[in-house]
Amino acid sequence: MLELKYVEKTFGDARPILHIRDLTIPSGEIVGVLGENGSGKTTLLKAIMGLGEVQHRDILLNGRPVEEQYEQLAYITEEGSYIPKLTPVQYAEFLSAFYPQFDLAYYHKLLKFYELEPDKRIRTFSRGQKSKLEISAGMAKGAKYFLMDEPFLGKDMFTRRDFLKLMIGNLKGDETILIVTHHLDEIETVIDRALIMSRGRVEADLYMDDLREQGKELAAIMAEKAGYRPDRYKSVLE
Ligand SMILES: Nc1ncnc2c1ncn2[C@@H]1O[C@H](COP(=O)(O)OP(=O)(O)OP(=O)(O)O)[C@@H](O)[C@H]1O
Repeated sequence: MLELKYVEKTFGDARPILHIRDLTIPSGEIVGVLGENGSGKTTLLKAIMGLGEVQHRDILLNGRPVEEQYEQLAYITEEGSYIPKLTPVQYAEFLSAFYPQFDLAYYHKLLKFYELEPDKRIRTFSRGQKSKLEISAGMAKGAKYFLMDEPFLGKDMFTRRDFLKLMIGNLKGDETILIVTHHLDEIETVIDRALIMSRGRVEADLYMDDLREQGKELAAIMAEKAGYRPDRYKSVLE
């Protein structure tokens, strides 16, 4: 269970870019972290990972401070958490030292599947290849908690579909996943719960089963929460 008791990040005197109180994610949940550009999704994942300065940060993982157990977390980000000067093989050596449960065989299976050369420097990979490497490493960490920031960004349609199937197919059921994405259509059927962020706060916390029962669509709720008007672009044309 992941418990965000109080997390707040501010720049200067401005309004906090992240303000979360008492958000609990039980083990085994797949949670979509959604919201407009700049609403705080990446900041939220980074705050959980302890990346960057955060003024208030009280986060528990299974009842203990998260900072004592980062090896339980796999952070998969479009920015890349790999070390560019290493080759995939060297990077795996590095990861094995930090993640005792790192699954080398599965990592190599994924490298092969994604046709990534194991002995080529990561920095020479294309953007898509780097992001496939990021996914391979993240999924092989044997972590129970996955924080994924835009794992679909820059990937072609088939790669996105493969990734989702691989991710789901590899789950044992007790993994907890927070996935930041703008691809609603692709994750709608996969997530259990949706957190809709707005201006650094959780504006709506919804269970997909409830939505389906009520015959509501996630996209419509997001538009409502964001106050989106389909004709708003017209002000630019005037
Ligand atoms: N160094 C900074 N100084 C001031 N504000 C910042 C800084 N870095 C980020 N922000 C602000 O924090 C807010 C949240 O940013 P964040 O990257 O978490 O948004 P996001 O929801 O992930 O957006 P997107 O969907 O565009 O990726 C934004 O409004 C951004 O302008």
